[in-house]
Amino acid sequence: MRVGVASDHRGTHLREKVIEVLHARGHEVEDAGVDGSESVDYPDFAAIVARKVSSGQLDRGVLICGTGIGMAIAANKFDGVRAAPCNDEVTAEISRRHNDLNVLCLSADLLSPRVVERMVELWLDTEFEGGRHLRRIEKIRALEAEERACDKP
Ligand SMILES: O=C(CO)[C@H](O)[C@H](O)[C@H](O)COP(=O)(O)O
Repeated sequence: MRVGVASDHRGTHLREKVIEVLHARGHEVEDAGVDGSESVDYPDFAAIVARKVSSGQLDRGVLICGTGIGMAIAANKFDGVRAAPCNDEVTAEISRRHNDLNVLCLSADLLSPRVVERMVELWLDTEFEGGRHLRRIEKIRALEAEERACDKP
């Protein structure tokens, strides 16, 4: 898969770990930064990855900030992006099975690299179950389309 990865200043170290895990599993990684520890604004980095997931240039994204929350809020502004902060192996797995999560958001402040490694592996390997969950995702897509239509003059 083509996976985009980005973080703010709080997530630089964990992003390196995530990239290592992705490479080890043979995925193509597009690293959108940020490098270093100078304070930056997470929406700028969420947008780089989420825009490409939305357009299909990337299959998935991983975004890292202090909590994962800000990255998820920003990424979900893009059509077709389903982003959420996951905090453990269970949420990482269910986010795939039930929500077809295409952008995994992680907390650099709260998660250890060891747990993140396992979470990323589960999130990569777990298939979407479809069925009733697909019906719900289609409703989310319909909401996006309705909102787009409302925006038009
Ligand atoms: O968006 C966040 C909170 O949901 C992230 O944790 C950010 O990384 C955090 O807000 C950045 O805060 P800082 O004090 O500017 O480092």
